[in-house]
Amino acid sequence: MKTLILASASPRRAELLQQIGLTFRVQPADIDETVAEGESAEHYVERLAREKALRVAGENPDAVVLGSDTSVVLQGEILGKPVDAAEAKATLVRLSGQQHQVMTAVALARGEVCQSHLSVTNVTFRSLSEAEIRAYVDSGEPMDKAGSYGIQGLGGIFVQELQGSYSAVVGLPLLETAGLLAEAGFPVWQNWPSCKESQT
Ligand SMILES: Cc1cn([C@H]2C[C@H](O)[C@@H](COP(=O)(O)OP(=O)(O)OP(=O)(O)O)O2)c(=O)[nH]c1=O
Repeated sequence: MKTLILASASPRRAELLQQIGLTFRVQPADIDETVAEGESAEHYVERLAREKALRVAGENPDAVVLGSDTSVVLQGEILGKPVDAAEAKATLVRLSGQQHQVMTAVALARGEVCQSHLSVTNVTFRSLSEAEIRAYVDSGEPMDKAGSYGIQGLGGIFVQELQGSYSAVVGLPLLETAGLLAEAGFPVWQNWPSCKESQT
């Protein structure tokens, strides 16, 4: 396979790509993440994923570049990563007992050609007590995560129901990621070790 580059600083996305057997290089994309005037959450998330992939693809014309973005959306409002503990606490108070959407887009770019997919997952939180919100914020886990929680970590105990893709909530929809790679001529399974190899 051609060189695959993950245009992301997210350790979760790197772990998810490793999980499906891919080998890749990491080159985070430095882009402006400001929401445009009147922009919908769906448009914002997919635009950012595409901009991240295209930025790094522009610097690596021979590589296949994967970019992604995750936002938590509550009643249409985009909740990104918290700037401080107070914002994390306020976000968790708002998510308590509510359903929200986790929108994750994945984009695959080669040169100036880019294909993308938006995944929307409904997540419902049970009611959270003030004490557990405080303890969760004190753990530090919310700080680098959209919506101030990590479903794959301590925050997993807040989730009452999930409709959609678990991996997309963590940071990358694996089914669609593999689909985009296959469409681009790189079936993920081609990288899997055979039984013979893995036994040696
Ligand atoms: C909702 C949720 C988000 N997250 C994380 C995934 C992403 O790392 C982060 C969303 O922020 P992003 O801006 O999508 O990603 P990032 O800043 O970590 O990395 P980059 O922009 O370089 O790709 O939130 C979880 O780990 N678990 C969760 O349950």
